[in-house]
Amino acid sequence: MKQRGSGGDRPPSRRPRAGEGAGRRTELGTEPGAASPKISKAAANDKALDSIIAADKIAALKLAPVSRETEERLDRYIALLRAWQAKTNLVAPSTLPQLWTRHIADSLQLVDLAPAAKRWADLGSGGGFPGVVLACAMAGKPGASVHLVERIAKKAAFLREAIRVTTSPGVVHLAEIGDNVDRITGPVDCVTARALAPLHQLIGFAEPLLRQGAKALFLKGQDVEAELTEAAKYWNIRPQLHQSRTGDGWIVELNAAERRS
Ligand SMILES: C[S@@+](CC[C@H](N)C(=O)[O-])C[C@H]1O[C@@H](n2cnc3c(N)ncnc32)[C@H](O)[C@@H]1O
Repeated sequence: MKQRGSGGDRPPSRRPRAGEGAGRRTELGTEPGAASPKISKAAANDKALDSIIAADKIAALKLAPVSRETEERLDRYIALLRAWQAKTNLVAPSTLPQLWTRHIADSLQLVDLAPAAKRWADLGSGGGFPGVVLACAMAGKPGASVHLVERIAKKAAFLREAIRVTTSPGVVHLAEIGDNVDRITGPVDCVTARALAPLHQLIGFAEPLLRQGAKALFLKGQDVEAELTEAAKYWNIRPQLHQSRTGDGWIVELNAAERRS
């Protein structure tokens, strides 16, 4: 299993926030303390986004309530994600105002579908959904672990930093899923994926873990019926469908999958 060592990963510098940057143009003639119109506009935009995200957080935590400790971890994760997002595309920029409902609550809803699960594997974690969120939710549970598999080095570096700042039980694998998944050491209770691949491919990725007793929870969109029809051509499966709490999507639950001969 490939793992990169820690160290050397630095978050990209973020844009100035409200109040920052004032007077920075002094050398160029701006009065100390006076922000340039450009900086003021950026600061105002950041402040407006802060308010929208704060309101969205309240809505998200109604959909998927968490403990005070988990909320604090998630706050740290969101702050880090917003800092890195300026240089690395971790989520679609259009979804930034709905970071909490669209990404955090979407991820958290999986916990209720596998309440006893402590050992998770998230495939194609990208910016950390659902993997980092699950790791935050699992922190403090004895024996908990969340494996995050991601093949892009920059995203894996972000995931490692997110696990560090949230002090959550995540293990980041900079790897191809196909090379890595059957090398995850120790049993896995639940394997997850969101926005990674069509269902029939996801089942192929997850099958080694399903065979060892894991449950699969895949976050899918509205076209889930078509994906299930396609998957049934390759796999004997008995899927359970759960309607998403956070939008029009579905969660596909599988407890076994057998390749059709
Ligand atoms: C569209 S993003 C989704 C990220 C995240 N799960 C989410 O929902 O926000 C898919 C991620 O999976 C990663 N990925 C795709 N195929 C992969 C593979 N075969 N092995 C490892 N990572 C993969 C990509 O690099 C990308 O970061």
